[in-house]
Amino acid sequence: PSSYRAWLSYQKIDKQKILNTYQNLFQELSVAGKSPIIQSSINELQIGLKAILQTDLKISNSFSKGLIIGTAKELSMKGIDLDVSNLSSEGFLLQSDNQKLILSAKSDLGLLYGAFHILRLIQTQQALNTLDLKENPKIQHRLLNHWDNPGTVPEGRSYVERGYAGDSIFKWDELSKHEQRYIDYCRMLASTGINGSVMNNVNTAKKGLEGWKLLTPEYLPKLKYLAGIFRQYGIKMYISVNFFSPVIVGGLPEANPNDPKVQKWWNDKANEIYKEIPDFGGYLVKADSEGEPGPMKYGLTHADGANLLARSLKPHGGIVMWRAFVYGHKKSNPDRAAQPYDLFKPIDGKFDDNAIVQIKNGPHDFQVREPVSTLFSAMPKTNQMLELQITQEYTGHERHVCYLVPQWKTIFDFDTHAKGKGTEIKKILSGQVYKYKHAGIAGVSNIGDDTNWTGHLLAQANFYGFGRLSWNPDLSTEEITAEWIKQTFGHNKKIMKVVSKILNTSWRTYEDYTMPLGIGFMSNGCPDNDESHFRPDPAKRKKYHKADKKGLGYDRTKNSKGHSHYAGQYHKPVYDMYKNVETCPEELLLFFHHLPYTHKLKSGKTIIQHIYDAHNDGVKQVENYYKEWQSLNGLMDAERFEEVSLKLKEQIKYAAEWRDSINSYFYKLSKIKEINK
Ligand SMILES: CO[C@H]1[C@H](O)[C@@H](O)[C@H](O)O[C@@H]1C(=O)O
Repeated sequence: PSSYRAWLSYQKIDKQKILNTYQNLFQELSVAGKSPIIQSSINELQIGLKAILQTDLKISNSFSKGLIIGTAKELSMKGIDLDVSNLSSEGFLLQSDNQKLILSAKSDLGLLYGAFHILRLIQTQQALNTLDLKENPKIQHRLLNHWDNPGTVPEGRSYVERGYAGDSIFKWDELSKHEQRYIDYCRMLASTGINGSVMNNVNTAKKGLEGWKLLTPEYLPKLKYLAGIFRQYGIKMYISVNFFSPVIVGGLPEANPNDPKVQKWWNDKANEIYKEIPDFGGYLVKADSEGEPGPMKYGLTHADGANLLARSLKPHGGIVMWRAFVYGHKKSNPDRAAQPYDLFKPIDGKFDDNAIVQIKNGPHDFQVREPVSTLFSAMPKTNQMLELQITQEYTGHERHVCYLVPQWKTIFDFDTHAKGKGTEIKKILSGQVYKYKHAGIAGVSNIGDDTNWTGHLLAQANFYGFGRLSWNPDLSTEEITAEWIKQTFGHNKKIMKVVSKILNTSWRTYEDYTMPLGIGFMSNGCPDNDESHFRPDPAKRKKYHKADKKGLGYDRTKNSKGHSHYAGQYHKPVYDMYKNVETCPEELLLFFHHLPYTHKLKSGKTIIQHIYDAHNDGVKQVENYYKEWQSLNGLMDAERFEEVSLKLKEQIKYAAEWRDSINSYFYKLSKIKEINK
């Protein structure tokens, strides 16, 4: 079904004029060089062009017309000399005139990315006869992180933590049966530029989880099998490991990084893996966090822990990604938001050069709106990676439409002022600011074994958008949205208008009827199951929003003991901006300040009235989404139309529940009545 093919559905172009120009150009294909990745590129072009243009690409050897593909080295042997000096190892170039289109690169992988780019240009119906472009990915490591649990727990399922699109696609006991799905998975990743994937959940052992087993001999052949497919699409395989693996897998009495036997165990393990998977990427680790063990047990730091693993991977070219999602060390500060900085800043420069600290975008936990974590501008001597959440744990579980590309743009564009004005997160991640050996971006995957991959069809746009931004964080939301719609639904103007409006406003809408003004956590927590973080439960979240009879919000502006000094962790201009109520952006006001309900916002409304209005208007927006979606009936296949229609209908109900719960909660506390418009 088309929902499965997602943005790779390669729909036929029905405008004859456009079709003609493309058909002329794609009569034949000359390819220099041979490799599995080149083969994947040709396969993709053949599938795509056949479907879109209804022509078969004839393989030729002319190297003078039609589509011409090869690395610069190979093409120069065919007499085609190209300047590839500005290309990075994964970049590509496209040059064309009316007779030919040349795709070249320094590596085969660059050719694959270029092949997907050609298909994207055709699907968005751009002119191809005057191309002269060079593209390099701006970020080095571009990874998907799966929170998928290998094994069959609980209840015989290989479930995905915070996954809302079915169970894991990785069926470890019958991998080869699902080969086509893994190939399609790789195509989706490579088509947007993703070059790595962490196969399993960072929680590896709690409550019966079996992710730790990926390091046992039982799993090595399975990993090897999947790595063989990944390799054809330039995707490196990584796994999450448990810091206590020497004990739970290896049977040693301890996992102390200073014990030579422990180091030897990790070294041997790396040798064992690389013998089977020579291009294995490395490890991701959650340590001393939410029950996953770590080096603090031995009085050692996170750097000591990370370096133990980094040393074992180093001879093989592997990396370790060490998460900074660590909290609960209340001694430093009772405010959770402030804790990671206190723990990690002092060990800046202590990490080996093949270790990367992986930091969630905000100091809390993937809330609908958070300021950017202070750690990004605090560790100039430590490789860094940004972790985003594609799966909608706190943003509606793939049951609400909530397009996150606009949120991610605010993160990339955030100016830390770490080295003066213009030190945006995207520059730090692309290695332009500090001399990082490694830097990157990871997105917690939103895919599962549902036919449409992402549960909500429109959540495919989050998957797509993440990949595109990881390749180039300068792309605009509008560009990405338009690309996705055209490739997914075709070029119908009405579809274009309605879907882009829904997508581009949906984050703000969700924020309005759930947690506006940066208030954060308002959702239900325990019990920890598929439903948690989905519904409102403001009374249980007092320690975050601090609402009482008079006001609400968390004061994080005091740079003195006994208070949260979180805001003081930013560089001065940023600190000053957040510290003052007048200059603090209103969408983060209650994250940084505790204010009375009657405090006036720039609009002239009081905070309490703003909360009421935002919730009411947010629900109305969803009602509009539903109405507008109805106008698309008949313009796409019934399957996809109905699927989204149903989801939007349910969203109205859930949004109304949020509105009623939050508005009545604050009314009961404040006793201030809503003014009806
Ligand atoms: C994988 O565990 C997740 C957990 O499900 C999520 O609710 C929490 O907020 O974040 C954790 C983390 O990021 O480690």
